[in-house]
Amino acid sequence: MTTQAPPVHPDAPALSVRDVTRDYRRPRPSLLRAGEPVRALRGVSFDVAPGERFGIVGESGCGKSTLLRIISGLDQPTTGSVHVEGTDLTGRNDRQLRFLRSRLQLVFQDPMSSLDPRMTVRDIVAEPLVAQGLGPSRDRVVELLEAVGLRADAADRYPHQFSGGQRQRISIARALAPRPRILVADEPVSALDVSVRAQVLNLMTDLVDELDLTLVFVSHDLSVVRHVCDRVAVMHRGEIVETGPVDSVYDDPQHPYTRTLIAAVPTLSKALAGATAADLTRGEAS
Ligand SMILES: Nc1ncnc2c1ncn2[C@@H]1O[C@H](COP(=O)(O)OP(=O)(O)OP(=O)(O)O)[C@@H](O)[C@H]1O
Repeated sequence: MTTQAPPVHPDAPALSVRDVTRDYRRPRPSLLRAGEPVRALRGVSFDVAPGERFGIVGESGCGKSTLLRIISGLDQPTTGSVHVEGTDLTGRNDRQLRFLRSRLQLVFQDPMSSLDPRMTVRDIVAEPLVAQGLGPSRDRVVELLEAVGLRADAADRYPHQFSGGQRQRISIARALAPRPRILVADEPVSALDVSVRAQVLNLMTDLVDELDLTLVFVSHDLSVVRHVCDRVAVMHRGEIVETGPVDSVYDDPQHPYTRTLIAAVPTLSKALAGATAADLTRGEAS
């Protein structure tokens, strides 16, 4: 069975988030008292154009994970709407959810916990294809492994037999398997050794360019976002306080919180500047 997607709206933004709020309730402190309400997202709105690389930055607890869960259809907003390529995902049905999964794929922070240790790399990479009823294709798996700088014989091995950087390459291969149009990366290099972060980032951005993908890139580290993205949204306490092209936000921040954030984050730029050209090629699959 193949997935029959609703028509893609050619002029629509790749992703459109409108006035999204998300309320939670903290756990009950006692049997007699209700948990405190928490507003994790407060009227979040932005558009991401097709082919754009859009960064979302903010400190821990600002609502980035909540926003990503909503964008990727794993959670529903309390109010507001999310459109992926013009299709409204709010109050979606199964058909729309299948459409979303075929168009938008996630790369998570920690490849060790997001890859099933009992599955071979072949089965991991083929999983989204099987989930869509497309069946595992040996050639497609090899093509994907090679695209992320791994050898074909990686397919018969298990995640624990790889380094952290290689495991993240496997995650990227899996995300690309169903030929998505939008890649959503949630802190994709934060769990990796500093020495391999640049390689994985460059691999990801090269593939985004080659495959003409839209990238939504979430990080607490502004220097990584500057390296990767065209435009950035700065989140603070559930709100977007500033949005703009990376250079203008970094060189001339308007919001006091953005200024504090820019002053506070450690820089990856030094690591990137110090990396040799060979380090930065995708062939160095460490
Ligand atoms: N399921 C939940 N129940 C109650 N409160 C929640 C829940 N999920 C998130 N929150 C609260 O919502 C706010 C935003 O959390 P969220 O995890 O989205 O932030 P974050 O920026 O992704 O942080 P981190 O980088 O640490 O994951 C926090 O105050 C958090 O405690």
